[in-house]
Amino acid sequence: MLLAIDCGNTNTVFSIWDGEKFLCTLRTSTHHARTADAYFTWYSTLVKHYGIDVEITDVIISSTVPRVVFNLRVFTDRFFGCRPLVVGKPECLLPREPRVDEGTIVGPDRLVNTAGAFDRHGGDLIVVDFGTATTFDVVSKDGNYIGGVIAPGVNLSLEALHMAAAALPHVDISKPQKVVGTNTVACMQSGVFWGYIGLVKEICERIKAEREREMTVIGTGGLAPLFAETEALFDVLEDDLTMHGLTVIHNHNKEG
Ligand SMILES: Nc1ncnc2c1ncn2[C@@H]1O[C@H](COP(=O)(O)OP(=O)(O)O)[C@@H](O)[C@H]1O
Ligand SMILES: CC(C)(COP(=O)(O)O)[C@@H](O)C(=O)NCCC(=O)O
Ligand SMILES: [K+]
Repeated sequence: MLLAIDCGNTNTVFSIWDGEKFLCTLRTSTHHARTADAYFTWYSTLVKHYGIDVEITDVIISSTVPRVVFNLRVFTDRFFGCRPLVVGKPECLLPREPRVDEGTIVGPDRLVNTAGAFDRHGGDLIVVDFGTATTFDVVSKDGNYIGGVIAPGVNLSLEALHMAAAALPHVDISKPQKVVGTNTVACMQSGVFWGYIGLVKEICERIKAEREREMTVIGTGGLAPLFAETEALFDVLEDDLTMHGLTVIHNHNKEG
């Protein structure tokens, strides 16, 4: 049984894949100082809670935070007796190589999204992933990652306003009723919410114009549905794209 681990800058997600479906998805905040024993205590408590009794034989990790990989390797070795595949390391083969400037280290999450999206939808794609940062991953006709866009994340943008301006409070994102806010919180939500709608639309239009072709736009990440319910920003919404990509890369390495 495969344990797929997706470590973002904010959250770390574990999912167990039985070859056909994910049996469970567990989420914790990302901390580089979390030890192998702490991962196991958290993991074993939750799988027991969900009544899952499986033997993990394989582990694949994608981490945008390099420092957490060491403890995850120890966790995998100590408790499952296996060596994890780590996306971005030379020994982890990708279905298709990224085509970027020499020396560029592409975020593993973007490589994984590319593999997952190409497997499901074929080529000429834009994957918009709402994480700590909002990333646009451009996938060629043949399934290569060929570059993209990195924008400040939704929550990061709101947090930046709060951190930099003495009179601006901490605010959570939500859809404002109107564009013109009549209080501070409404003004901040309007700036980020409507600003983001514009940002996603404009960037996708410009990518399509630059590439001179139609492209399928896929929205993923926790906040994608909030934007999708207001405007038709995406052709497809997928909540498990990164996890799916991890299973695709794992299969590719098993077969290869
Ligand atoms: N369903 C949701 N509703 C509101 N905020 C969310 C939701 N899902 C994620 N977030 C927030 O979005 C930000 C990015 O989270 P996440 O997608 O886990 O990022 P990463 O993959 O970079 O760790 C975080 O601030 C998180 O709290
Ligand atoms: C852009 C990112 C910070 C996004 O990370 P996330 O929001 O998933 O935590 C990550 O993909 C990253 O560190 N990328 C390295 C630079 C690049 O992809 O070009
Ligand atoms: K992201």
